[in-house]
Amino acid sequence: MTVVLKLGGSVVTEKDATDTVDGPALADAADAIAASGADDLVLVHGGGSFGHPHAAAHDVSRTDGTREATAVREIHGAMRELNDVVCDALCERGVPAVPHHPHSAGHRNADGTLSLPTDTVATKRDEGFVPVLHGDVVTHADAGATILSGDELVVALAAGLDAERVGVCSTVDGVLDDAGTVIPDIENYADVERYLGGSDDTDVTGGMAAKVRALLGLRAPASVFGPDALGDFLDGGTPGTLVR
Ligand SMILES: Nc1ncnc2c1ncn2[C@@H]1O[C@H](COP(=O)(O)OP(=O)(O)OP(=O)(O)O)[C@@H](O)[C@H]1O
Ligand SMILES: C=C(C)CCOP(=O)(O)O
Repeated sequence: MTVVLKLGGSVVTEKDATDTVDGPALADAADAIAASGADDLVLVHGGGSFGHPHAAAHDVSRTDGTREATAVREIHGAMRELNDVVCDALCERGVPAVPHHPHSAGHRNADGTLSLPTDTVATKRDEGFVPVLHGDVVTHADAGATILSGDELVVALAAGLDAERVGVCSTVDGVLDDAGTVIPDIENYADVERYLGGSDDTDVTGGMAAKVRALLGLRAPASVFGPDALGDFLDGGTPGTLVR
């Protein structure tokens, strides 16, 4: 049973300090993943203070591209650095984490649709590895290179690997209404659109609104929850908000 799990960049980094890992939060997340003993896990992590400030500095978003190789290398390089730290934290705890870099694996077509073959990811999973992908900068036909969010990756992986369950761990306990209460279920974007905003920090990919919109397109149910609920999710629970 394949589980696709995204660790938000806002969880594993200090999102208001450029290129800074949140060591204790990453350690807690890696502990929870190691303790779960989950098989068939495919991980994704977001950009946090590694991806977003570099993307913003070069005015690159999911739709605005760059043709500057230095910009592409800077954004991708920051994400590789974060990916190394995440894989290290997992491997130190016995989780067989290996990198899978979307910049080299996928691209966008001219209309912005993502093309990301998942057979290599599936083979890594089938051979007992835990592939760790990340938000990245990818080549975009007629636009140079644009940002690919971890949330888009979650959707592509869940569909391509026919995942049974999807989890998105962010810093919030779920999708919140205007009273700050976790909305237990979302089935329709229009029902919750008025509550959804971007991110509190530099974020070129759209915060919670883009997350919910992307997850609603999935066959598998997706849970949005906070770091304290990671163990519960990995044990089969549905903490936070269930998007389906
Ligand atoms: N209705 C809402 N409920 C919960 N969070 C919301 C809502 N509207 C906006 N947000 C914002 O969305 C943020 C979560 O999205 P964000 O993209 O920052 O998280 P992430 O995926 O963990 O990080 P990253 O994009 O770096 O991977 C929250 O921290 C909050 O600031
Ligand atoms: C900004 C970059 C490079 C990645 C964005 O991924 P996200 O944090 O999942 O939206």
